[in-house]
Amino acid sequence: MSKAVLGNQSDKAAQTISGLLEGVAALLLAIKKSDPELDATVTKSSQYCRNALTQRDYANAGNELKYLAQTLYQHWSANIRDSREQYSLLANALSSLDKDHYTVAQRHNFDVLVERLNAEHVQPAGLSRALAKAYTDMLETLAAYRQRNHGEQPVEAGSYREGIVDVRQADLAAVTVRINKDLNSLTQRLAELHPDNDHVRHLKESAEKAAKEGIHFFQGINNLSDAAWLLFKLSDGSIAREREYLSGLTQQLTSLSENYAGTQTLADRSSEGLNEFQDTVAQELRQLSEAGNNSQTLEGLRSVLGKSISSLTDNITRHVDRQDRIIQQQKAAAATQDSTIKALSEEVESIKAKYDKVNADSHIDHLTLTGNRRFFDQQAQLMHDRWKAGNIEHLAIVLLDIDHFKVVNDTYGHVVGDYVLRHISQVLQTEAGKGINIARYGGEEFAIVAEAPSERTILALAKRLNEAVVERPYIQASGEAINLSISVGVCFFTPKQDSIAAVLEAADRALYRAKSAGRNNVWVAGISN
Ligand SMILES: Nc1nc2c(ncn2[C@@H]2O[C@H](COP(=O)(O)OP(=O)(O)OP(=O)(O)O)[C@@H](O)[C@H]2O)c(=O)[nH]1
Repeated sequence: MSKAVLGNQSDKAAQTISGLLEGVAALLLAIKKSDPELDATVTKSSQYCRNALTQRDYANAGNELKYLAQTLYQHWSANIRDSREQYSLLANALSSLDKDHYTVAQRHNFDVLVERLNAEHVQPAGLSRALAKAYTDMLETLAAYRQRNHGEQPVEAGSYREGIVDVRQADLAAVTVRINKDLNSLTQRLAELHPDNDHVRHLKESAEKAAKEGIHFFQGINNLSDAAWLLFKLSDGSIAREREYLSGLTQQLTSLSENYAGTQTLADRSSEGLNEFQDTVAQELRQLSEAGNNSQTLEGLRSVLGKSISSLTDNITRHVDRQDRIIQQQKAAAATQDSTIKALSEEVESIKAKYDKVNADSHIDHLTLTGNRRFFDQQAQLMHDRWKAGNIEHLAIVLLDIDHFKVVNDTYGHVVGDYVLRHISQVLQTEAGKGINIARYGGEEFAIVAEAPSERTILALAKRLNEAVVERPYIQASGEAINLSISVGVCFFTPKQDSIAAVLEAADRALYRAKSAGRNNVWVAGISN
């Protein structure tokens, strides 16, 4: 590379991007160790980035970098969600074991799950002791189950099933009792701490019911999953920090108001002093004029006058001293007040900036803990740019809307509705797998930007998601199942229809058609109709 070329702007950009890429590569190495699935996505994207750099296509390289950064961001966010996710994975795996028609794939999932549960990074470090204990119980049971029924050899479906029956009879009942007990004490404590929280109340009722009536193992785990989620929500570090800030703020407000009260007293004292002084002076003058009237001799008059003047002088000196002291005190109070007001307004500014930043940075929907609409918009933009650059073969927007969700709310209440929303988001995310991010697009609507080597793969994904929701009803603590379904609208990006807005609108129309065609189905723009 010649000196002239090295000196020019775009080569500087190339160096910067290369440097960044090295940094990302180091991070990827770390992730590679813990997450082979994610590795495939990022390796491919890094390759595109390197190719783009070789061709000096900086826009595309920058875009791939952004995509990598977002993937990493999601990865770390997912790690935060891990403890909660493990419970739901476990719940799903165990509920599928409970069915008659389990498959080899499910068996494989189960193995993966047990391995993940044993892996270092999913230890439930942040959860309460009670949850951790229940978690350990589950791990022990699963390990025993594995040892007894699975061994190192692949097992035939029949013996696998016998194994499950065996485990359920011998161990699961005992563990279920313990889970219920732990859950019960945990929810009691949560209810004490958060007496007005509807979600806590709901969970407490579920736990009490479960302890009284006895429930299935996987239902207990479902409850644990809910408890883990609640703990996550309630003990969210940022909330604690906000609380700290707010208590600091309250303290400052209190001291400010005390200060005002102090100043008021000073002012009162000052005017009291003035009145007293005026009264004394008026009295002195009255006495002086009376003495003047009554005095018979000049000598007498001079003596009265002398006394009066010295008393007046004393009075004036005392008054001036007193006023001086009050003024000094007032000045000091005003200075404290000034600095308090200054500190307070700085504090308010910093809280405001922090809130703005949290808002601007937030890509997570706080109910379902999936991506939010902002995340979806950003991801759509990134994937669209990659598609335009030819780094993605097929790209589609998939909208998924819960059917008759209003009926769920009307029948079971809003709190259960929230749990159902969470449940569906977990089913969708588990079914979609790691490489695809589900985002909550609106109230009861989810969205995905899906890329694949063929359109068929994306359609199969849409169908799988649609079926998964039907197969996994939400089970309440009472054991009652709430059957659910979703309608799905899909639209592919094509050279003719290549803007995000147009594809989103067409996916929405397809979703509308899926609803009018009876719900619980998948409609593809331009194909189904
Ligand atoms: N519990 C709960 N309900 C929500 C939330 N966001 C939206 N909803 C509810 O979702 C329901 C959406 O109702 P509709 O738009 O009539 O749709 P639907 O009943 O699902 O019917 P279709 O979509 O036509 O099948 C309303 O009852 C909203 O109150 C939420 O965060 N929690």
